Amino acid sequence: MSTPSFAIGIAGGTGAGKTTVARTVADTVGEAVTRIPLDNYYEDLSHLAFEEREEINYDHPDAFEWELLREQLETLLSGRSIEMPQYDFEVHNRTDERVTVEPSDIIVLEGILALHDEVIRELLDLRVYVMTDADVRILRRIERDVIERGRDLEGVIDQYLETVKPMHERFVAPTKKQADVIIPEGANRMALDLLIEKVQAELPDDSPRSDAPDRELSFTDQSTD
Ligand SMILES: Nc1ncnc2c1ncn2[C@@H]1O[C@H](COP(=O)(O)OP(=O)(O)O)[C@@H](O)[C@H]1O
Ligand SMILES: O=c1ccn([C@@H]2O[C@H](COP(=O)(O)O)[C@@H](O)[C@H]2O)c(=O)[nH]1
Repeated sequence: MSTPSFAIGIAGGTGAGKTTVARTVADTVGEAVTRIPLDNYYEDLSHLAFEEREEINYDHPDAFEWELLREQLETLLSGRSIEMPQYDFEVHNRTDERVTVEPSDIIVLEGILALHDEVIRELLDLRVYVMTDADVRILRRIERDVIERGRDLEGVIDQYLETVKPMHERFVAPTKKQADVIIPEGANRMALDLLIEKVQAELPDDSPRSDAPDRELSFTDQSTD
């Protein structure tokens, strides 16, 4: 790997398709791409009881440890490895585990507020906003949170109305203006092809390239993040 890396930020509402876009780019381009889920940088809430953690507003910028993210992104971009925290949505908390992430040619930061922080934005070379209608996003979120994140329907709806929707309107949607590229309707083939083309053009000549054929778009279990 040769530094500096090319850093991409992918923002958008919950259920918009950010992870799907980031994963498709990573799977197609290969090991030159490292994905950094913003969710891993939720504040460590180990000092709170589970019932207290259930009450936290996870869609407000204050829920994230921005300082750690800035520091780790800068470290990766300077060609050094990081120990990335891991997050468990079922218990609303960081796990004890840390994963070593080696620097790579392309770094993709993805999360609802990936374009929120000014310092982070400055570190990004390409800013993407994935835009999907709210009705589609909430339907996807209900399915995902019930199946993969251990929630019940009533809880998902309450959380959506109390915090997710108002915070989306206040903090997430306005970051669309910070984007260089807006991907409509989530992961769509043409937009993905263009993004992948751009990423491949940024790869240095000596970068490892995937010899896999272009990945089919698949919308399956996302729980392995
Ligand atoms: N373009 C799409 N068409 C259909 N389903 C999609 C599409 N993009 C994502 N999904 C599905 O919607 C759900 C949420 O997608 P995900 O990429 O995890 O969204 P986000 O990371 O923005 O929350 C997943 O189950 C995924 O498979
Ligand atoms: O403990 C938590 C942490 C986060 N959330 C919700 O997750 C989404 C962000 O994840 P996406 O994959 O982008 O949907 C955010 O809207 C939080 O409300 C949570 O429910 N519990």
